[in-house]
Amino acid sequence: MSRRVAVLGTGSWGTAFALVLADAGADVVMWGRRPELCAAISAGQGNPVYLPGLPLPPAVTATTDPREALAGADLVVLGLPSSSMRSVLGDLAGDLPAGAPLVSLAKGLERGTRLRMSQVVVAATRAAPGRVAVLSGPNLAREVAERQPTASVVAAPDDAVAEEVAHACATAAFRPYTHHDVLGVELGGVVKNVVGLAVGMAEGLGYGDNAKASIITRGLAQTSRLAVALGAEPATLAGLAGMGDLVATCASPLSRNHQTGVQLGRGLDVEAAAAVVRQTAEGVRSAPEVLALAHGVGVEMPIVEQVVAVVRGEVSAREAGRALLARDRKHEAG
Ligand SMILES: NC(=O)c1ccc[n+]([C@@H]2O[C@H](COP(=O)([O-])OP(=O)(O)OC[C@H]3O[C@@H](n4cnc5c(N)ncnc54)[C@H](O)[C@@H]3O)[C@@H](O)[C@H]2O)c1
Ligand SMILES: O=P(O)(O)OC[C@H](O)CO
Repeated sequence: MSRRVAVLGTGSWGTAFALVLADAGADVVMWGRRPELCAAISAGQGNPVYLPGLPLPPAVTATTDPREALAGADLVVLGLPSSSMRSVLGDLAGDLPAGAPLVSLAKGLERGTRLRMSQVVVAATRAAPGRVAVLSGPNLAREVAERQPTASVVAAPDDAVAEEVAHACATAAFRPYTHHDVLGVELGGVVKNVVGLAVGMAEGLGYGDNAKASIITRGLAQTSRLAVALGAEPATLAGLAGMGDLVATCASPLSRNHQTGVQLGRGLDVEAAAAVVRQTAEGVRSAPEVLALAHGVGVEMPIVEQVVAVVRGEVSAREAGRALLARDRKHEAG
């Protein structure tokens, strides 16, 4: 019998990942709020809002009734933005199928609490932490939905859960690795969005590849410092969920964080940039939370600091760039 998977959220990534799960042999029922979008998905028209022009396999259907999506699911995938994770799961906690692994796809921190999404999932559902997994890596939704070759990381405290989730999403085009360092994998995905904003700003200002490579490299060094100070393993940040995702986000025009940064670099404020991009760019909300986390453990993150200042409208992207260049010189490894 096929595995039954519920995917909460009918945005770009939930939809692309639903396609992967179906390609791996699952029957997938997505839950979304918009009736016309769910009807289009179930009628075999794909997701015309978030992934126009890309068909979905017939094994992917969608409903506006979350209980219908969750009933009998062997696996529950959370394709929601971080800002909605707690409220949605709080409402649905009693309807989650007992024992099914819960997999977060989100790359953000909760505002105020600074919790990672695996922690929010546990807090909102009271699920055993061993049942919660995260999936992260260089996974631009559109490329995944086009079945372009992609690798990813499934991290969970319980190796058997990580293996079960990886097995459920392994296809000829999608190659999931397993990991035990949940904190490192999640933080890599969170902070790369903020660095992606900075690289986008450099691009919007008309700066070249030297500037972008410098931000990527220093951004990774600062991300690793923070993650290790919080308990992650250094090697995790050199892997797919660290360097891999940073490179994809900073290089690709498909990244919404990158696109948002470009608009900020061109002089738009955050609201105007969001209106142009029109999809979740987690880095905008996460940046102040990442900075607060860093302050809490005494880690300097100058790139994140400047992104926060731009997002808050305190400095322009050009002034932020100047401030980074004007910092006291130092030893690279310091
Ligand atoms: N798009 C990608 O390429 C990609 C890849 C990897 C990870 N992610 C991460 O996945 C998460 C989701 O991103 P996305 O790209 O799918 O975002 P999106 O903006 O494309 O879609 C978000 C979806 O969540 C739904 N949603 C929001 N609040 C809701 C609520 N309260 N109740 C029900 N539904 C709600 C929206 O209606 C929409 O369908 C983010 O954390 C993002 O960083 C995205
Ligand atoms: O579009 P973004 O900026 O949310 O990035 C998408 C994925 O996280 C890339 O791995």
